[in-house]
Amino acid sequence: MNASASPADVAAPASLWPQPPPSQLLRVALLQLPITNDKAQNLATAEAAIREAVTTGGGADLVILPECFNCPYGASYFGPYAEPIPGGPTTARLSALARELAIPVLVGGSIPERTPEGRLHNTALVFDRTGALVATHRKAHLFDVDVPGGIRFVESETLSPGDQVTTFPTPWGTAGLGICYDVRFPHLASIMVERDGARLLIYPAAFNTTTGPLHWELLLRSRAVDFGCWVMACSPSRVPGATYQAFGHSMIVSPWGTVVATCEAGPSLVRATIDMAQVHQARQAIPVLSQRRWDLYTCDRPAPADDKDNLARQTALKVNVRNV
Ligand SMILES: O=C(O)CCC(=O)C(=O)O
Repeated sequence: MNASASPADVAAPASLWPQPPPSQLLRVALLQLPITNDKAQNLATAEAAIREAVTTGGGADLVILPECFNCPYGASYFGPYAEPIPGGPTTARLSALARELAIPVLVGGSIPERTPEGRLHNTALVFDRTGALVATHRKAHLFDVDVPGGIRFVESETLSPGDQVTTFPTPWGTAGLGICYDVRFPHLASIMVERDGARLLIYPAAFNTTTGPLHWELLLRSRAVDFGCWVMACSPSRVPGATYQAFGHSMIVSPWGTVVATCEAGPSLVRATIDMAQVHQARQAIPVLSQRRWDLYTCDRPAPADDKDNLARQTALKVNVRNV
């Protein structure tokens, strides 16, 4: 299993998790928060919502924040809001909260990260009940799109892509972690599930009012059905007048592809108690994962000759997929 935090940064995770509860029931809370230009305000909003999620309404075992929850989503903000991970104030604050509230799994959405070399990444953070940072994921597929009459966004103008597939153990089984645009790439989910054994896929995300209505639910339900997984995606809420209009509609989807909890675009706490046994049931009933025809599938589509990085990435992916 890979978590992209370096071994020195991350506690040995498996020994920290308690045994899975026999019921396999998992209480999930998605915190769809309004993000402002004020980082301190964003952190305070997140802290209040985390406290509410775990201390009211029956509590929560898995709490998920949105993509870029401490920073407005926009290329011009990433640099000024970026912090080291670990070592920055957001990591410290989330770690302290996870420890104080003994949250089994806190997915601290994503934040802009500045590396010691000065690179910027869009990075998700995961903490356990002791406050240990047990995984990080640097967004692997950057959101570079140009939809005529819709949205143009070029994350790669400021951000560098991560180069890891990220999965981590939880008391309810292995989780896969991607960020927003990563959800469009089923090969990434395939490796999380078929190489690393993921049973739930988690995506802090911030779709927009162009692609959200078209593709948000479709993609989340597709990943759930493709891989017989629980899928959870947490968005910021829509803030009137903000430069980036988030789609909202944070969502929990079952391994059968049904939407078990969602909301509209405003600030929301989306909760569900989910049964991890449904993963096994769905995979037994519709066993696509064991009916793969790897003998038919190849990833030999050539990359453009001048794009050596892309070619190297595709080759690595091919090796991983074929080793399943
Ligand atoms: O894939 C999309 O349509 C939206 C992606 C996005 O907003 C993001 O990656 O932050």
